[in-house]
Amino acid sequence: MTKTAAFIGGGVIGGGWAARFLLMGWDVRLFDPDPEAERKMGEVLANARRSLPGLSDTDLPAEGSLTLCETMSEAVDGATWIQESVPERLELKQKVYQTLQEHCDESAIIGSSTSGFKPSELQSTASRPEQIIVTHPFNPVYLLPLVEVVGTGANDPERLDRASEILTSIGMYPLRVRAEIDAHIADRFLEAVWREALWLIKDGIATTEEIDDAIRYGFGLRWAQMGLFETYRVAGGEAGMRHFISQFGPALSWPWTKLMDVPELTEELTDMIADQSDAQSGQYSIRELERARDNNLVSILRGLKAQDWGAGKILNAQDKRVSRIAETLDEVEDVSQPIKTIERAVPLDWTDYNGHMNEARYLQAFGDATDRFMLIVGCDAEYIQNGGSYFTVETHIRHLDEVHAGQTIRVDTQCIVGAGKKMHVFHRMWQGERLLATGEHMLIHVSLETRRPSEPGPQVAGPLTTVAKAHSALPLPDGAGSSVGVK
Ligand SMILES: NC(=O)C1=CN([C@@H]2O[C@H](COP(=O)(O)OP(=O)(O)OC[C@H]3O[C@@H](n4cnc5c(N)ncnc54)[C@H](O)[C@@H]3O)[C@@H](O)[C@H]2O)C=CC1
Ligand SMILES: C[N+](C)(C)CC(=O)CC(=O)[O-]
Repeated sequence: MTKTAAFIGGGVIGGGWAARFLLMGWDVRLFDPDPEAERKMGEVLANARRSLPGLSDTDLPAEGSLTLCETMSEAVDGATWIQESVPERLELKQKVYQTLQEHCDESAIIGSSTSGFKPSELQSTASRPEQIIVTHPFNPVYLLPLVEVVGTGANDPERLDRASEILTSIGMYPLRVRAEIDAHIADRFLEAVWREALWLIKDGIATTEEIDDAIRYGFGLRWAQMGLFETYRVAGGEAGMRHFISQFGPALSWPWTKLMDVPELTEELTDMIADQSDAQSGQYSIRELERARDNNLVSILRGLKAQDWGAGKILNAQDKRVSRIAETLDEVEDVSQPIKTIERAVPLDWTDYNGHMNEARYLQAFGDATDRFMLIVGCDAEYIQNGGSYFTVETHIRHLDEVHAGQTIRVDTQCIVGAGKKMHVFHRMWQGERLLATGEHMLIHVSLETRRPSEPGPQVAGPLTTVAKAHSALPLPDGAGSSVGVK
């Protein structure tokens, strides 16, 4: 069943939310009185389309529909999820809830993107306070999984649970904040860092660029994967956290920090910061910076996925939830036909200076397809743990057409030989009906103990023979057995 979400305010954050819901298969309605709203939404969506689908190692649901609405009532009518992302002004947000609650379903969840207001402040003038919660995301919403979920005693816990379930289903990580406070958890932290950075600039100690370098070349990289406390635990050496606190704790009361005071944001200070920022990054447009940021985030997140760590673990769990590719022979719809072993979007980090998928990634995709084929015939993690596996001994790839970041590729796999130690497979890679590449691979079953060829166990030999027999009725694929040469 198609689900509908409404977005009130489609700026930096509302646009990012709308893009994420849309790419996760929801029908999206957007209300924003800005005459430029459609253009801005289109640009955010273009960025999201090139970066988000490729984060997943499996195909996402079909994209939902996007409707730009003339009125708030049209947007929220029948919506299950309503996300408010209007500017950070309490009276404006309260007025928006009053209007939208006249038109929305009582069961709908109304989430606010507010960075700083407490949910009780948002609820205080509402006709149904129990509907309103804080769902505070991070920019870019279509890539970063964190969303802080904050409620009050007025909210039924069931509504907060439902909100968390919906956010999880669109690949986010709902962090339930135990009690409402101004600026929730993450922004309390970010504001402290920001205040200290403003002092460093005002006092002429560092420029905007030097501050950014201090973060991105050092501790920012650590934070992205271990946060603060796990990082400091490691920094305490073998004696861990207790040692870290006793060694570095006293420094907190040394006169290092100005965290309690805020420098006055005078014209002069604002000009100084804006000028330094122009000198640092003025050669790029905001959209160029967004694309650089997205490229970097995708690379970092995919690195974390490979380690199944931090945000990468969240993404892997999401892939498992949404994957529609068979894992066992029983799940294969029709064994008499080549078996679908990959369906995914091309990630940003698979493309190269020619603006298309790099040749090495064709092998990666075919390698992933072979791994999935092995899983389907029973060569799973447990089988490998017990010492049996396959090694690839020969590969022939034909690159027939190009494909770009964000486009969906599909690989189907035909088993040419599956007998004894031999597994000879032929992969075809498609984009829709367009054949992009073929990969022919010979694999030999091995004992991981001796590292020598060995006969597969019955739990693999049985399913492999079934597939090989079923596929023996298929014609030999065009290009199979060919070698590199002039036509
Ligand atoms: N920009 C950021 O880094 C983050 C912002 N937030 C929060 O998200 C909310 C929105 O912030 P941004 O997207 O940055 O602001 P923005 O200025 O980019 O977007 C706000 C949008 O709301 C629209 N708008 C104004 N009045 C409206 C109304 N009555 N009905 C519908 N739309 C209306 C504006 O036309 C504009 O497009 C704020 O509460 C902010 O605290 C949360 C996380 C990060
Ligand atoms: C600057 N900000 C307070 C609006 C930032 C956030 O709320 C979260 C983010 O994306 O950094």
